Amino acid sequence: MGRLLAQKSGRYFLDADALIESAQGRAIASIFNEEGEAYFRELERESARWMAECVRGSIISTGGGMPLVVERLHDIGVVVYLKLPFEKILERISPEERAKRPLFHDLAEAKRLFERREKIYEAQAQITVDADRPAGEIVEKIMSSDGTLRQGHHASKV
Ligand SMILES: Nc1ncnc2c1ncn2[C@@H]1O[C@H](COP(=O)(O)OP(=O)(O)OP(=O)(O)O)[C@@H](O)[C@H]1O
Ligand SMILES: O=C(O)C1=C[C@@H](O)[C@@H](O)[C@H](O)C1
Repeated sequence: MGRLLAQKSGRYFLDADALIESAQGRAIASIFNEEGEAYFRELERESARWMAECVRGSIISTGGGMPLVVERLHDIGVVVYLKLPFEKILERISPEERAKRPLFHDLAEAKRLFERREKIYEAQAQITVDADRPAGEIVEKIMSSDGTLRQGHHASKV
């Protein structure tokens, strides 16, 4: 969704998980296995500080835990919550994809985690979009909720 929104709004797209992986030279699953979750969360906080200071005019997708570990996500930019019930999320993720997500191995535990997080996602977001609809519609909703996205911002400093 972030990539599509970036294309439609003429911006660059950044994936916070991919930033951490490239800085570390290893996959998130390896960071969790080799260093533990607390270490990964510190890397997330560090990447958030960098993004707040240095990234402008871009679309960023955060990891699912970032809204919990970064107190004011809005310091980075406008926060969009793509809202979907747990069961629908599950339908969209293949077993191979789940295997890459350390906190998605145990389904019951993942559901509990999701239920605890939902309130925080709502509280951190400036825009909440029902994501149970086609991708094009989601992007339209986001763009009509944030007028600045229509302007196009490659390499902009605002
Ligand atoms: N609006 C949609 N309708 C149907 N399927 C969708 C929609 N949006 C995404 N999907 C599908 O859901 C799956 C997961 O999507 P995606 O990888 O974009 O999730 P994500 O939020 O980026 O996950 P993460 O940030 O945790 O990696 C993909 O197979 C994708 O094609
Ligand atoms: O929801 C989470 O806590 C996570 C989501 C992924 O995007 C990764 O950031 C990592 O697997 C942790």
